[in-house]
Amino acid sequence: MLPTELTDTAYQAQLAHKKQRLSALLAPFAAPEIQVFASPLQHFRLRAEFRIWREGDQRHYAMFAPGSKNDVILLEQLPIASEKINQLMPQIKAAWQANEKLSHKLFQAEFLTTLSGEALVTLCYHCPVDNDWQAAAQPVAEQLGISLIGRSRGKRLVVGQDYVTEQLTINQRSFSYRQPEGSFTQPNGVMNQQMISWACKQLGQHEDDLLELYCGNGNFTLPMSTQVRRVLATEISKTSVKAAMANLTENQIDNIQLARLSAEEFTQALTGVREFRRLQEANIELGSYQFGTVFVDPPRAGMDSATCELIRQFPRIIYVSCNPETLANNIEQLSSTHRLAASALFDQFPWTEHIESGVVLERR
Ligand SMILES: C[S@@+](CC[C@H](N)C(=O)[O-])C[C@H]1O[C@@H](n2cnc3c(N)ncnc32)[C@H](O)[C@@H]1O
Repeated sequence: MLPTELTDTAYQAQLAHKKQRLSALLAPFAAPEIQVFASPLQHFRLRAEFRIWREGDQRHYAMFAPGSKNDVILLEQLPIASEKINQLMPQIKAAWQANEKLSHKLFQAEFLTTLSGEALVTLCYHCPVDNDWQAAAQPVAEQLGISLIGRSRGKRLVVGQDYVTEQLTINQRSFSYRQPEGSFTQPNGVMNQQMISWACKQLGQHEDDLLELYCGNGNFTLPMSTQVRRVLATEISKTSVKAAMANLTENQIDNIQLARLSAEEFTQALTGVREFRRLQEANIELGSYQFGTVFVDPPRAGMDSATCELIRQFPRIIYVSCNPETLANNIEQLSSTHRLAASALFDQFPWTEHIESGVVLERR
């Protein structure tokens, strides 16, 4: 639940508490001082998802109170969401109020926006979306200058594009990122830029190669590739790999190879347990790489034990994590061979207890 007042005092107190928690988790590994990156207090979330709640003949944006499936909070605005989302909320509501085709059986609205000002809204229905829906959505999308997607079970209609394009400047160079609907993107754009810059700084300039696991749409991959000879990046999601491929072309970067492999599969490939046709199809010769650093940004579950053993072979590990508990477990596994050389807290999720962090591990 959001505090009633998003004041700087309340924010600083929560951030200090997060730093304490992270320090306690990293204390067994003789952690150096944690570098803290604070977030804007409001309008930091580039994506937001709302239930649509019906009262009488009116539909409203709604969220469930934390931990409850019945306690509904109706909303007109969401101060933590981007200015663009707050601007669009009443406009989209007005559109469904004006047209039965857009409101009938509507149960969810998902907003995806960028720092560069683009927006995509997905409306989810309990009845099939059809040509009439598309005809109703078209003028709304055109008038608002956004893409609109209608989703129902097994069906998706797109008005405009099924992605937004983010523009980020990292170390004075601008990168453009295709961010597809429904796939992973870092929610806090300002913090994302800080995280990428931090990872690039920790990486430094190298003549050897970088391995990246869990690369998503290439969020870190593109800027980091400018500091090494070559990058091999892997990711499990087909949609994200496709977006990453498009991002390589769009940014004219030619020293990255991408493979759609889970971290577990890649571990099997690199340790010679199993061969994968997907590597051959992408012309990837694992033996041609001279890896110096590995960069990982796994989901909340952290890295599986076999992947941890694989990355143990690297002299330098840069690890970004959205779950400090699984991060600590993974560091514990690696601590017999690696020491903690740097740590950072990125406040991606203000007003929640969630902690995003980064560490550098160096071979002892
Ligand atoms: C926290 S996100 C980070 C993505 C990317 N680094 C970014 O900044 O946008 C974790 C990513 O891991 C991918 N993923 C989840 N499980 C995986 C697995 N077992 N192997 C490889 N990738 C996985 C997800 O699809 C997601 O893109």
